[in-house]
Parts: sequence; C-alpha cells; structure tokens
Amino acid sequence: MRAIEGRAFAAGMPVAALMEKVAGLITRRVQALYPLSTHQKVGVLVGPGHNGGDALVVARELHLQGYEVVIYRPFSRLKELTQQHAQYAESLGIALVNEIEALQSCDWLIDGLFGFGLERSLSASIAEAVNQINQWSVPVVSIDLPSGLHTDTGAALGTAIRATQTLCLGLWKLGLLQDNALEYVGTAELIDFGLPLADIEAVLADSPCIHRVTPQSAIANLPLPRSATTHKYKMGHLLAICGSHRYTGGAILTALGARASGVGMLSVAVPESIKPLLSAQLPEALIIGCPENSSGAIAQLPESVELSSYNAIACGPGLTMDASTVVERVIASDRPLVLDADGLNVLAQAGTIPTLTQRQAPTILTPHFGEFKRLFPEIAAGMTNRVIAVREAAQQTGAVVLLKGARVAIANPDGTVWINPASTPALARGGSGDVLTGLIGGLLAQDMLQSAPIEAAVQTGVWWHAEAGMLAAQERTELGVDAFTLTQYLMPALRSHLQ
Ligand SMILES: NC(=O)C1=CN([C@@H]2O[C@H](COP(=O)(O)OP(=O)(O)OC[C@H]3O[C@@H](n4cnc5c(N)ncnc54)[C@H](O)[C@@H]3O)[C@@H](O)[C@H]2O)[C@H](O)CC1
Ligand SMILES: [K+]
Repeated sequence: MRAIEGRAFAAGMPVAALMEKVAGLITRRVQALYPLSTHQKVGVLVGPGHNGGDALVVARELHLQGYEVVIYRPFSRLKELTQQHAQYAESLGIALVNEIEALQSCDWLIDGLFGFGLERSLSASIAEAVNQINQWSVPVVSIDLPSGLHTDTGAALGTAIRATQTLCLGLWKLGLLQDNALEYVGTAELIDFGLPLADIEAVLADSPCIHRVTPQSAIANLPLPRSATTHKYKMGHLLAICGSHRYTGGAILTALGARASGVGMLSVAVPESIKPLLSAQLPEALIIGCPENSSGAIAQLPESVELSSYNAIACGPGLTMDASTVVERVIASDRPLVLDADGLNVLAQAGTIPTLTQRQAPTILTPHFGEFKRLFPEIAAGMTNRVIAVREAAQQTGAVVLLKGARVAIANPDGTVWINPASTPALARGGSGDVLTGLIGGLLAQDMLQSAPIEAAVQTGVWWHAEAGMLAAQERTELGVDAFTLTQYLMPALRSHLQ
C-alpha cells in the first residue's frame, strides 16, 4: 500500500488531497453507522501518523455536522500534515482531552491511533489506554485496521483495539484476514477510494497474488448449470477411502459431504465390517468393502478396484495409521487426490516433500495446524504468518495446500493464495473437516472432467462448507452445528445464494 500510494504521490497527487478524499468516504460511512440523532457524542483517538490525520479530518467533518466531538491525542510529535489538522481542529474549538477516561461517556469512538505504519509494540501508556477502552462497552470504529495490529501478520503488537467495525482503506490489508486478528477486527468493510488500477498492478505485478474467496468467485466454479445431455459418468466419479472399525462416522461424514457436491458417481471404500453401516446411510453410493487388518483398518483395496477408473480420490478421514499401505498406494497412483487426516499423517511419515515431488497428478492437502506441523516441521517452526507459511508449503511440494483455521488459507504451487474471509467458530467441531474433504473430493471429480483448475474445487468447497456452517449456526446457534447437521445445511446454504 505504501508503494502504491507512493506512485500516486510521485505522479503529483497531493497527500493532503488523498487524505481528504479518504476521510470524506469514512465520514459518510460512520454517519450511516452512527447517526447524529442517536450517537451524538463521539470520541476520536488520534495517533502521530496519517492514520491520525484521517481521524482528525473525520473529527472535523463530524464536528461541522453537529456531533459533539472529543479528541484524545496522546502524542506530542505528529507528522506535519497530521499536525496541521490537529491545529485546525483546535481552532474550531473541538474539545481535546488528556485522560482516556474522559471518553468513556461517548456514544461511540473512532480509532485513528495507528494504521499500516505501526512498526513496534505500543508503548506502556498507549497500551494501557487501549486496554481500558477494550473494557468499556462503547462501540469503536477503527480506521484502516485496529490500532496495535501488524498490517501483515495481524498479530497484536502488545495489545490492540477491539473494534466493532474496521473500515479498511483501499485494499485489504493482509493482517485483517489472518486468524490472529479475528478477535480485534469486528465487522470488516473495504472503503474503496479509487486507487488507479495501473498503480496497483505496477506494484503487485511481481508478487504472487492474495485473493479473498467471494460468493461470486466460489459460485462461478460450481459445475452449474449442468449440460442438458449429461449423464452420470460425465459428472465425475469419486473414490472416497475412509473409515475404520474405530472411526465409522468419519467415513459417513466424508461420504455425505461428497454426496452434496452433486458428483455423478460416488464409491466409498471402507473396511468390510462397516460396509452395512455405510450402505444404510448412503443408498446411492457404491460401498466397497475392503479386507481389514486386526485393528479394523483397511488393509488393502480389493483387487477388483481399478484406481484409474476414478476421476479423483479423497483419502484419509478415520483411516487410522494402520491403513498406511492403502494410503501409500493411492499417493503412488496417477489420480488427482485429496489427502486429509490420517492420509496426511502417513504422508508426513513417508516424507512430505520427496514423496509429493514424485507425484504426477494434482494433490490437495487439507491439514489443520497440528497436521501442518507434522507435514512441514521446518516451515512451521519459523512461522509468523500463516499465509506465507502455506504458500511455502505449496511451492515446496507442488500440491495445493489448504490450511484450516478460523480463516482457511489455500495456496497454489504458483504462489497464489486464496483466503476465505467469512466463517464461524461453530465449525470448530469433530467431523466437520471430514465433510469438507468429501465435498472438495466430489467437486474435484467433476472439475477434472471439465478441465477446471484444481484449486477451483478447493476454493468453492471451502466457501460452501463455511456458508453451510454459518447458516446452520444462524438457525441453530453456534452450539447446534454438529458435523452431521452441517451436511444437511450444504444444500440450503447454496440455494440461498443461487436464488
Ligand atoms: N493509501 C492509503 O491507504 C492511505 C492511507 N492513509 C492513512 O495513512 C495511514 C498510514 O499512515 P502512516 O503515517 O504511514 O502510519 P500510521 O498512521 O500508521 O502511524 C505511523 C506513525 O507512528 C509511528 N509509530 C509507529 N509505531 C509506533 C509505536 N509503537 N509507538 C509510537 N509511534 C509509532 C511511526 O513512526 C509513524 O510516525 C494508513 O493506515 C491510513 O489510515 C492516508 O490518509 C490516505 C491514503
Ligand atoms: K486505526
């Protein structure tokens, strides 16, 4: 962002004009959020840089419209432009207070302490003020990002404002999309102030892109509409390899996730002894009973199974490590593959990078952080930024890597990263990952027939899964989204977007 705005300034755009333009847009938005009639008294936190400058311009405009504005500006040295706005605000008679307590009686607050220029931890006195504000129940709108958050990693440097809304300026700051930042950001919105595309492209051209998954991008990747003359074999055939005597449910959930994807044919390989349970739940699927070993894990696939007849394979949920022979066989195959759970643990044991660099077909890995650490111990050891870490993992293995967390990040081997910006903690529950594996597998099997890029299935699966979780949580509370229920919400969630 600094480089992009630097190009605009170098080309003649006055800094003050850009600040005025941006702050005007912020003012309009906060007035809509906090109307004068109900939220007359506003406290404005002003930092030393241009984030503080933005805040002062907003303070001035709100004052001129009749709001009762109180400024808290705990820095003696301000950047020049910020200093000028501070002086003008004073000349208008806007109240200035030295004690943070004076803001507690405000109806709402604007946070302009720091934006993307924060480079070190907050000093003790500022941290103290921020902690106090966080204990009040006064709503806070943060300009650009909650003060105290690092703009890239989203980590709180010491402490940070817990915002009600964050109005991010121009382009999404990566930090706002990181798990670290979630408890601080509140509702995030982008204030688009018309950065010239040429400047954005010139600065970002050489760095791999980071995208947000949007409903539009996710829906565009769905295998819809179906061709009027299609038939089941044209809609993909997925082989799910999952479950054990111990973990029957994992197999059922994976298969139900796959079913929801609309895949043309679904085959599910499970240990022979649990076949009747799967058949009862999934009358439409072809359940393959496999020879099992003494622990009740799949020992091997039946000889009749011809891997080359499937468009994709999803492998891992509920297998246990005792099924390592079958996982190794699948990894060695030439089929597009989604690996999860024990599939990942077997891969880690075999050596992630040497094993995957030998694969010819596409691979999708879906680790949570614990599995990620086992797969990529070196990357995980030095990790401060999930997005960079997942990108490295994809680049080193040639696989698409989906790192689970509060916000899923998906990296392609070319360095592109996709982040799904909306989800729900209701999904933090055993089995919800199994549903995701099946769903992605089913989408992948369909995509393979349409020659869609493999990451399309991953993005769409992640988005759809989160949407189902959010819809279920809305109707049933965050406690009501067990993994089976989640599978029941996949269709309603999609329908609500397609209408
Ligand atoms: N293109 C845009 O997005 C625009 C952004 N604007 C706003 O400008 C800020 C970024 O401004 P900048 O002055 O670079 O940084 P900050 O306001 O975040 O403050 C940095 C300021 O503070 C000093 N500093 C850094 N860390 C600390 C610390 N821990 N304690 C004390 N002081 C610290 C540092 O030396 C700087 O002086 C952006 O976020 C937007 O809000 C423009 O107004 C419009 C275009
Ligand atoms: K801020």
